Amino acid sequence: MKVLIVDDTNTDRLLLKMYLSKLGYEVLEADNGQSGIDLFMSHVDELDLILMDVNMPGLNGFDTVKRIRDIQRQHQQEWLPIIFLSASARDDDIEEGILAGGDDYLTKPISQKILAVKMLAMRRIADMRRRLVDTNLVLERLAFVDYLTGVASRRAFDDALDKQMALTQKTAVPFVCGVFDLDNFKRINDTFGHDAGDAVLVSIVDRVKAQLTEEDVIGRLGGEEFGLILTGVDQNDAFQALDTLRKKIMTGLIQYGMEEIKMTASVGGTVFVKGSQLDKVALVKQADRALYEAKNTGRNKVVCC
Ligand SMILES: Nc1nc2c(ncn2[C@@H]2O[C@H](COP(=O)(O)OP(=O)(O)OP(=O)(O)O)[C@@H](O)[C@H]2O)c(=O)[nH]1
Repeated sequence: MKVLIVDDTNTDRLLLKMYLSKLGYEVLEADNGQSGIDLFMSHVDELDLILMDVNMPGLNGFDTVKRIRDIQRQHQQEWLPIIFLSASARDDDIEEGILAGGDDYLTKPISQKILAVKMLAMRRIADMRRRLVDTNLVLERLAFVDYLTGVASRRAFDDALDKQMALTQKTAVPFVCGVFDLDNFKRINDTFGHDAGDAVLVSIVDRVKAQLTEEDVIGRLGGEEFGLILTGVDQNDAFQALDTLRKKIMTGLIQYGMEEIKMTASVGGTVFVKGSQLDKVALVKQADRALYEAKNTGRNKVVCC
């Protein structure tokens, strides 16, 4: 557990450091509010707690903490516990400290015993906070990555589309918004089982991914329908680019255990160019319309509009 002490009084700071080091904590020190903010910013990912003196020349403890909380809000950082240290702990001081963004108040001179138990309580908060950060990372991954195929989720694909549309409006580099849907996929599940269906989805995604550039995006829009962003492709090349992917999908059998499965896909696409008035929803709808035309006019084909 790493603790930042901000205190202008050398003896107080050194004493605190000695206590905390004895208890096994790593300590960073600042002797004024601004240095405290600087150290907070450069060590934000490692810090578990800040101990902040209230009475300091220049930026006092309350104002320092207000600035730290502002920075945390701006950068959407997780909560970091802060304890104020002061010789005066009147009700009004405590109120002001908590309103400034502090979590607790310790009176100077600090009792080693009280410090030890407060640190224990803060360690519990720090552990909880770390678990929260880890859980948020997992949730974020679940929200942005499709669990089966590992490609962008629908939400992440939508975000990528937003970014790509903005980039095209800025740079005039066009892109193709494509949608493909596997043909008669239900039959795969019905004939070989759901696991086989899953394996086919993974295998098809691998085939498509192998053809994409670093800037291109594939996302799972739902079931056996996928979205594509093919960057730098204009109206003249859109059909060809999508048809190459269609051919890759249908070429060769997919091995599942003893079974060999053939798969085809229908593909719809539309080109987004600088100046286009289409919003994201309308763009995907247009590609979807082309996809349904491909489905309704025989499947295993590309339709561009
Ligand atoms: N194995 C597996 N099947 C899925 C998954 N998501 C959706 N499906 C199945 O995909 C099938 C889609 O069936 P339909 O919508 O009738 O489409 P289709 O059979 O591909 O027919 P067309 O699209 O008209 O060519 C359904 O049986 C869904 O249960 C998945 O993650 N894994």
